[in-house]
Amino acid sequence: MTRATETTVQSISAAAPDTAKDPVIACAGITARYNRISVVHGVDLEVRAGELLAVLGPNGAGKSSMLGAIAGIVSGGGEVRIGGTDIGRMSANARAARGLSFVPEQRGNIFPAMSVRENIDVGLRLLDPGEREAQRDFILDMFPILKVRDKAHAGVLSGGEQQMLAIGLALGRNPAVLVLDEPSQGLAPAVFDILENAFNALKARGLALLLAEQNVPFASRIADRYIILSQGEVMRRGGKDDLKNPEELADVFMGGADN
Ligand SMILES: Nc1ncnc2c1ncn2[C@@H]1O[C@H](COP(=O)(O)OP(=O)(O)OP(=O)(O)O)[C@@H](O)[C@H]1O
Repeated sequence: MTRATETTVQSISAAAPDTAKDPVIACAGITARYNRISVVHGVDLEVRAGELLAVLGPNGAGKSSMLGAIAGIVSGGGEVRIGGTDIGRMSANARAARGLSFVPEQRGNIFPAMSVRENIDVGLRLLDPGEREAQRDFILDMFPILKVRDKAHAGVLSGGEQQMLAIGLALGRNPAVLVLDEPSQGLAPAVFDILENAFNALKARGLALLLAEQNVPFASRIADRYIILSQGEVMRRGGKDDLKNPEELADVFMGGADN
């Protein structure tokens, strides 16, 4: 990564949280496809600094594919603007260098044979050396268990610890936007509190958070706004008022509701 790019990432993520400002990430007409089969058909969304947008929807709705297309790991199209620049045709690495970090489903970004510390070092390696220790402290203050498990192989951690490490690794580059695919999947409810606190800390720092979630009650705790995907299209979008009633929201796309 060039020095200039590092500066861009830093200046975006250092912005004070102000949800009234322009979005940190603005996506328009996002599509995703596997070979010639199109599974996401033109989704618009935006997330401001200090805001969390949850992507809800049933199995197979296209949540993972859409996040993958935004991150550049699934084929697709559409605009992905970060800080005003369209990164939608860049490689996944170039998007990461522009401030977009992705935590895939099932913590797929961690290196199981490496220690916790080595994983975090991998995440930090592209950050300016002068900023690495402060970012490491930020990550370890958010997830103190990772300090305790410093020398353990990532592959032997519990699911919750692995999720914390996956987020810690993704934060290494001090991103402006964190995209997470079903972070609560398969985790014990006790870990939900830790994730909620972590997301609140990231929002307070001014990051924009975009995540897919199957667990609507958990999404309703952490999200400021939501979209519901169905068959690759947005079937509904809304905010805190709807999120106060997660059962009703889940009924919109589960159990055959005819919304
Ligand atoms: N690697 C792939 N190759 C071909 N088709 C795929 C692939 N991954 C997903 N699909 C298809 O794309 C569509 C959207 O799937 P996707 O996994 O994005 O949905 P999802 O909402 O994330 O569901 P889930 O919560 O079950 O992961 C589905 O029809 C799925 O079968």
